[in-house]
Amino acid sequence: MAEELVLMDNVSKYYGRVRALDGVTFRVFKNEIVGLLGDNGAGKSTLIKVLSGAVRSTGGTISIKGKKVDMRSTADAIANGIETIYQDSALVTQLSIARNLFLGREPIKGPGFFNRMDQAKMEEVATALLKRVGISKNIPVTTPIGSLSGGERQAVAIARAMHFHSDLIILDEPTNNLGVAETQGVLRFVRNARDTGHSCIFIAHNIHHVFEVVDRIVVMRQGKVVADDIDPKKTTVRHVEEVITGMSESELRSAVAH
Ligand SMILES: Nc1ncnc2c1ncn2[C@@H]1O[C@H](COP(=O)(O)OP(=O)(O)OP(=O)(O)O)[C@@H](O)[C@H]1O
Repeated sequence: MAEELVLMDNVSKYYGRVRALDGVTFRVFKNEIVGLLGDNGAGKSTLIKVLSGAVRSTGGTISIKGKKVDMRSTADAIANGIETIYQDSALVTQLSIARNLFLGREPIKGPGFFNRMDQAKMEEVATALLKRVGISKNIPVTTPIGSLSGGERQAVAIARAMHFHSDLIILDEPTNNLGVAETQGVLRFVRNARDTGHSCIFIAHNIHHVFEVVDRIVVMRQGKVVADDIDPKKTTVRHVEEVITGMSESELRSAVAH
């Protein structure tokens, strides 16, 4: 039996009178990529925000590696090995790749009165990390993030999570607005992260991208988990669309026709 990394148990969240999460139980095991799917407003972002400490739940519990954790802030989540990569990746575009990798956690050169960031060390580690995450081109780590493509920026963010030993990397729409080659790159980075011992939650509106990379699919509808053990190797995109919408194939076809 795989080791349980995250257990969100009976979690609910109200925004005023809107019930965004309704008794959700959600698990992530060690070394797996979970695809989180659902229509607009299904509750995916809210679930991820609760897990990453950005939003407080109204009820329920979160356990990490079997221990109950009170996620009061994103700092709590990071301290518990959870790193969230949002679409814009929270990278500073004018700073170099190396600086972005260490943002807020820079190695210091010392001892001495003038503690300075250890630039050489950052560049050395950054170069090794880019190789590890699978950026194939030879991009110098002194390059400003602003001149990288969207896919490469995702890679830098994933590399940062890997370096700081996050157990869980949450990727919210990482392939949004990316071209075909770039998307393939991001999917490769995600697989690399899994293969080096990290778990991932992958949220994407494009079901095909999810199918290509995840080990298990969880589907949410109207604040509830309606399926939590779909094996993409044993099902079809059409079936998952039916689960997401709650419509049969013929209903889906007539909805598209109208
Ligand atoms: N800050 C907020 N205040 C009030 N209601 C909110 C807030 N955030 C989300 N909601 C509501 O909670 C429900 C779940 O929204 P959520 O953003 O979690 O869904 P989602 O599955 O991530 O959707 P999408 O795919 O469109 O991002 C929706 O009804 C939404 O309108």
